[in-house]
Amino acid sequence: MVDVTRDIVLDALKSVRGPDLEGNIVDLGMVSDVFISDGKVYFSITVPADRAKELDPLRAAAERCVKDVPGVKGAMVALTADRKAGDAPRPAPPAAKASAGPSHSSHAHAGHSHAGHSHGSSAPAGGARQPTAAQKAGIPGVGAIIAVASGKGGVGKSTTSVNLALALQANGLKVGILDADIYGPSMPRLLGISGRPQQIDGRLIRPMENYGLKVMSMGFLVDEEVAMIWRGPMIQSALLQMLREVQWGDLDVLVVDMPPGTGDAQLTMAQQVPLAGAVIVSTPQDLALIDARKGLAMFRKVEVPVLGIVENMSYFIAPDTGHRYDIFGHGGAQREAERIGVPFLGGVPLTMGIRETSDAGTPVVVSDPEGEAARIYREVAAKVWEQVTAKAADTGRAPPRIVFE
Ligand SMILES: Nc1ncnc2c1ncn2[C@@H]1O[C@H](COP(=O)(O)OP(=O)(O)OP(=O)(O)O)[C@@H](O)[C@H]1O
Repeated sequence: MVDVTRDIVLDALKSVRGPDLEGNIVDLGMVSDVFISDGKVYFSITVPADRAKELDPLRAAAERCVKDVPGVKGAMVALTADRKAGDAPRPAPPAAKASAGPSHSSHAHAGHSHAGHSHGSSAPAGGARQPTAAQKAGIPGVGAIIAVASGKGGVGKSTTSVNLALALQANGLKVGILDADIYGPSMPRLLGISGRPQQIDGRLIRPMENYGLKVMSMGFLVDEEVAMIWRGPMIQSALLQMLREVQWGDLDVLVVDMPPGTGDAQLTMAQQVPLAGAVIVSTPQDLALIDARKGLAMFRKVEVPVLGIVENMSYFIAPDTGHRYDIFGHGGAQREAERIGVPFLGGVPLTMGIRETSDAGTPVVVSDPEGEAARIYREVAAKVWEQVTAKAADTGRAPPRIVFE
């Protein structure tokens, strides 16, 4: 097997003509740094913002060209607008960009060829509205996509995502989970999955599977050190690829474990994917609640319905006596939810069981399905699904097929 190097990739890319068929994209300085990990090649191509949409074939040509290089197992190419190769990451906070809509010039990613249908990032300039969920390209076979988000890290978002996914499944739905936390993927550990997903027909990726859940995570594809140096457009491209180039099959619901915060990944999801809604995870502490509000505001700005708030580590259950202690000022999230008018989806206690089963790759909903924690997660899941069904009815989209007894 030939070892692929940056020089080999750049040499191959010299055969790709620039826009208007002048020169080649390498000599024109349009190609970013090239990252190679395990035979997969990642880079972006800088194009004028106003031509991003029109130049998608250039992106596709570059991707094909690299895929044909011997030893290359895959290529992921993103278009970046208005930036020179090798520039520092964009300084502007992505959260601020949400209000400007997807059309501002310095941020016009053309997305991915399979993102198709070119909604969102390529919207016309001049205050264009966000596409509504119904207008955005869905994922074939996937009924509803739910984002699980938090304003800050460490509040138990991933623990909540995985148990929520398993609880939705326990309630009778077909469920997948996408770990979009590119900088700190946790699904491989939480679900005890290792190894790499296989490609089918050289194009679609077959998701990994455990406990009946279809699972995709950046952690299966890319070393963490590589992901750490990715810039916005590459993250977006990777996310879109994980959504659209994975053979999810028939799913009632895809749960997306978002990275913490209100950055690029959230915006991509919200802008390009028809999210049925977002679940916000918060702890009772005031600070986390303030951050949760930021998350709420972001989803509202991009017109993604907020399905509700889950209060995690809501109270403590003593392992010896089973007594409950409201040591964290329990109830903060519920009050906050009521105040801002979003549904309260439930409180999950802080228990050793939840922590230990997460660490062991056997989430509590599957390892102790009769236990109190599993019951609480199933209740949360039922409320989430109620909201999804209600929101779908509100927006006139086809209601999900399955109804709880
Ligand atoms: N209800 C709970 N009871 C006990 N431990 C919990 C609970 N929820 C989460 N934890 C533990 O808290 C830690 C952080 O949880 P988790 O990784 O899910 O948070 P996160 O918000 O996704 O964090 P990050 O932002 O780092 O991805 C983990 O060790 C997890 O096992």
